[in-house]
Amino acid sequence: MKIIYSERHRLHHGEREMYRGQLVPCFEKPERAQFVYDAVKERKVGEILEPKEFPVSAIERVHAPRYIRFLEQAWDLWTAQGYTNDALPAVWSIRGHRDDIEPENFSGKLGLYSYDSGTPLMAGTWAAVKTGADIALTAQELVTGGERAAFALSRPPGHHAGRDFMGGYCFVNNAAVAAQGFRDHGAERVVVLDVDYHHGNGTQSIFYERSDVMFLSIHGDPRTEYPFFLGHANEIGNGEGVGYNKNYPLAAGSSNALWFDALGDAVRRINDYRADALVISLGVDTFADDPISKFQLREPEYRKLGAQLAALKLPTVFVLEGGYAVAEIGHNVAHVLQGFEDAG
Ligand SMILES: NCCCNCCCCCC(O)(O)C(F)(F)F
Ligand SMILES: [Zn+2]
Repeated sequence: MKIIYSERHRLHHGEREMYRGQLVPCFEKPERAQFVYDAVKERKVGEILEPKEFPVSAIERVHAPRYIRFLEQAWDLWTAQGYTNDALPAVWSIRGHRDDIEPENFSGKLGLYSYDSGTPLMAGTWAAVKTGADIALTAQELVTGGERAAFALSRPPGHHAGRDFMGGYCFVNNAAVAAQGFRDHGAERVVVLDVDYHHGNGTQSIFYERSDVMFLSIHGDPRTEYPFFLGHANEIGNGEGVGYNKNYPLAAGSSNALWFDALGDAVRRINDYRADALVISLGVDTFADDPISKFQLREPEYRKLGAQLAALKLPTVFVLEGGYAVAEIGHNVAHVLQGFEDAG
């Protein structure tokens, strides 16, 4: 399958994130994409292409223009006050506060458009993020054009980013941008299946009221696992979207058997939905040796995942999300993609 990649991801290299009351080095770092690139190249998974450039309006199909304007201008606003370090939020709008008025104060803006202090914004963040969305749209365009599948090797990740907020290392929701791209280019029904260890709260919230994009996610139970505040099994969609959202929260430490029971149910629902296209939020922090996550998947499971996704026989875009066992992340991603290709 074709792989879309750009060195411009390196423009985003946050220094530190707030973790258990201390500023620690960022887990989401450029080496992650480098290791994935090296592994898919070494294993000859497919041709590696640069992304095409798309208008920012393609991002605004799923993100609020006022949020995107903020992302574009944030670094200049921050440095205009004399700061040179990464920007991290420290005050947020929450229950009972208003969010219809954007504060003039930068810290207020940053808090309005974020939900955690793990997502540093720096000089090259917007450029890297825009390229990440271009990578996802290039993959979608290739698949719409007839490729069976494509892999968007993008960073930073996206599935925690909602219509108008960043968080969980995410700024623009690459998977949601790709899903909407499919919808805007002939697909009537699109599925986003999120197999990252963490619930795709951003993706869920973007499509929650819609029946044309079905969202399913297998993840660590939010009662104990990040992002904590969304991802429960009783979240089934709203309005038009009722029945088109499906969460499979699994207890930290769950067995691979449980994980694949959930995948089996998700596959059944996807088949019943008669989708025209499939977007996979491919996080490999489900890896047994991942430093911040608690599932047990290893190579055999990743190959099996790829094969089961291939059996859906849908035009498919894989979008890179999480995975923090940096040395193994590339191999784990390659195992999914090769499992998919070998089952073709
Ligand atoms: N005590 C809990 C700290 C958790 N820190 C944030 C974890 C973010 C996970 C990000 C991800 O892996 O879901 C993504 F795919 F977006 F990269
Ligand atoms: Zn994750």
